[in-house]
Amino acid sequence: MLSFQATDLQDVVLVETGAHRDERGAFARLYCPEAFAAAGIAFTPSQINLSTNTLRHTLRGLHFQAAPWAEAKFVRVVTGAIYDVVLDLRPDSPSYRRWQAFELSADNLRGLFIPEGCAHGFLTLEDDTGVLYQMGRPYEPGHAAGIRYDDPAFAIDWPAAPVLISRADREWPLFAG
Ligand SMILES: Cc1cn([C@H]2C[C@H](O)[C@@H](COP(=O)(O)OP(=O)(O)O[C@H]3O[C@H](C)C(=O)[C@H](O)[C@H]3O)O2)c(=O)[nH]c1=O
Repeated sequence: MLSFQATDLQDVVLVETGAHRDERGAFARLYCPEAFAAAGIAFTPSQINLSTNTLRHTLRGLHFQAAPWAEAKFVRVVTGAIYDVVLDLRPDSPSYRRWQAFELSADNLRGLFIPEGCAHGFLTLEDDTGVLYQMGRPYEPGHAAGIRYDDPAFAIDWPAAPVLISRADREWPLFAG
């Protein structure tokens, strides 16, 4: 059911769900410890979150938790669609400072595994978009860090300007790494 595809970023993995589809709709497996272990990904969800977004072109992120509160996360869209961006902030990674974008949607049911040390953000592509997160560690308030979506250090190419973005996400300091 789950198939794993490497990306341009080290250890960031696209997960095709291989949903069973018929005239009623689809049935998809959203996580499987055996499949992750067989793919060499040490990841056990400890918290599951849902982000609902009313408007198209809502932007959330980019967020990460600095060590020792770094989080791995397995992200997928359950309604609507997003332009999902992962940015590698691991100085020892061959893809350090590189970003890559992925279209995740309720239609493709594609999942994205994001290891610790990467920043994550998305721009919704449809109204009423729901994003499901399976988190590798419990939330630690007060340790959120962020990268500004328009930081010139990374020149992330978004498909549209955000119509809705939190003040916190607008005001992250520019990257000084
Ligand atoms: C992340 C998180 C937040 N919260 C609380 C804290 C706030 O009171 C409220 C909203 O938090 P925030 O505005 O940080 O939500 P997002 O902007 O959607 O943050 C997420 O968006 C980007 C794209 C991500 O990849 C992260 O998983 C996550 O940081 O939920 C929790 O209780 N648990 C959590 O794990």
